[in-house]
Amino acid sequence: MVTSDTADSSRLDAGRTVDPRDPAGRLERFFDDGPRLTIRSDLDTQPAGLNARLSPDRPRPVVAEIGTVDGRQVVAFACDPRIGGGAMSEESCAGIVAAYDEALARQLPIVGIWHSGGARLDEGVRSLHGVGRVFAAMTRASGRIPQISVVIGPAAGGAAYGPALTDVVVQAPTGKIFVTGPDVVRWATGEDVTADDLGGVDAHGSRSGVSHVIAVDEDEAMAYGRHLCALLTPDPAPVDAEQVADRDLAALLPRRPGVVYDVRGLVDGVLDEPGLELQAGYARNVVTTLGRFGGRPVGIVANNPTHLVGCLDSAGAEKAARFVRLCDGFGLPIIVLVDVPGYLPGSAEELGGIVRRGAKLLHAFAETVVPTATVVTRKAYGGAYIAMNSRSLGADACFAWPGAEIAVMSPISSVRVLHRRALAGVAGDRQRAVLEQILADEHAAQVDGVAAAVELGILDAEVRPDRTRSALAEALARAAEKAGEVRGGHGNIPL
Ligand SMILES: CC(=O)SCCNC(=O)CCNC(=O)[C@H](O)C(C)(C)COP(=O)(O)OP(=O)(O)OC[C@H]1O[C@@H](n2cnc3c(N)ncnc32)[C@H](O)[C@@H]1OP(=O)(O)O
Repeated sequence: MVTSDTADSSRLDAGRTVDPRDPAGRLERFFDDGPRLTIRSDLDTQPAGLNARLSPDRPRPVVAEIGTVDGRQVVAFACDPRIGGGAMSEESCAGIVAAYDEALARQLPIVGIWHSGGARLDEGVRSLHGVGRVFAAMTRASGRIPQISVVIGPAAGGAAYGPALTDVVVQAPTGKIFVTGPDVVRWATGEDVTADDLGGVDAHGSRSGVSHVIAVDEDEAMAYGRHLCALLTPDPAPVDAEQVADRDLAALLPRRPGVVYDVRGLVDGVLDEPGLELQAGYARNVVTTLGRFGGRPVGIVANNPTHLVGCLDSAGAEKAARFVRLCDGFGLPIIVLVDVPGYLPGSAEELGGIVRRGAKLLHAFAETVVPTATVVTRKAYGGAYIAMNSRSLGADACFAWPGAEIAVMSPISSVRVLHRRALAGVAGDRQRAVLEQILADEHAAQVDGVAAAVELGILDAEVRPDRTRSALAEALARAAEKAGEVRGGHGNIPL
């Protein structure tokens, strides 16, 4: 049984010295001002006689409440690090599960504020069972309500996998996420590492990809948590094409096609205002950004030539796949900006599972039911063309900028295969290069990928950069009109 009562917001009297780790104070800082409801678990509401271990006046190891964030209702819970280091006891796990039950019943986003040493060691299997129940509740909620984790203290063992099961993990520098802490690592392996080495913001922001957003401090982490509630709460409004004015996006790319650029300028240029990039420091060859377009939240996936010249690799494909499934699950239309020379070649990638991990992106795009639109800005070659939300995978609209190339391989690589013998017969590197270029130009004119694709209906049209925003807006609005309000009927497994 779950009961709710009005939280006493006067408990944090102005001027009183408050322990910054107090979970009630953390929730107070997280929510808007105003009344909040406290969520209690079955265990919490049992009469003391039935459960003599629990005194009714004891401090709670987890505080869970319903409040508002920018006026919208949200459920949030926070561990109390002053009780056993915030470790997950049978009681605190029951509190988290109750918060999940309430959020699911009311279809509200849920935010976990984590500062916990993981399963409570002195409770043995009782705490392990509780932690498992938390994982099961998170999995039941997956894809049904947005789940956001804000990690502001140690998050060990079960408290690491808790956030990892949620949709977005925000980490502050005080947050350290690991399965086993530095002491256990030292005892077990002799390796001398710090909590930061194992689970700090550099470790998870750029190496492991565990954390999606890195904040500068606890307050900023809370602010990101609030912002994410707004971005991920399903919104039935379609993209409003009337709100989307055109801008010349060509100015955001170098004039010369061979010059590398950071696609994040283009991503922000497409959006109404700069967006929130997820996993910005991890698999940087793919950019995944949440933002607003035509007055509503959308997701953008883009290749970034500044890293691996924009090739798709295992980590990038997996990162994009998870993002696409997140957007699909919460009804966010997806814009895909393509400039991809192919998959990253090499044994490291093949043996690292590019076939298995790259397949996730094919599956993710092919599975989407939300409106999606793709723009090829410079080039899209081979299997990577297919993977970046091609028409064949179900894109609602596909465009290309003038001069874009779509082909199985680049013209030079193609002629090296097609004219291998003729080229081998040419003496001298310079002469061979000249012949290669002549053959490549002929090949490009002959296959003319964009014109052929438009003729076949595989591309809708060539669009100019200064007409791209409106073309995307009209396409996404049309697709929404056809489909109605849609959300993928799937969970968001942490790929
Ligand atoms: C399924 C699973 O979750 S398995 C994982 C089980 N958990 C662990 O292995 C982590 C054990 N804890 C630790 O390694 C460390 O406490 C850390 C890294 C989490 C935090 O380190 P610090 O920030 O330095 O805090 P510190 O170690 O002082 O802990 C604070 C208090 O919480 C207690 N505590 C920390 N973790 C736990 C725990 N899992 N169970 C019970 N008490 C705990 C500590 O004993 C300490 O108590 P004290 O104040 O009475 O001395």
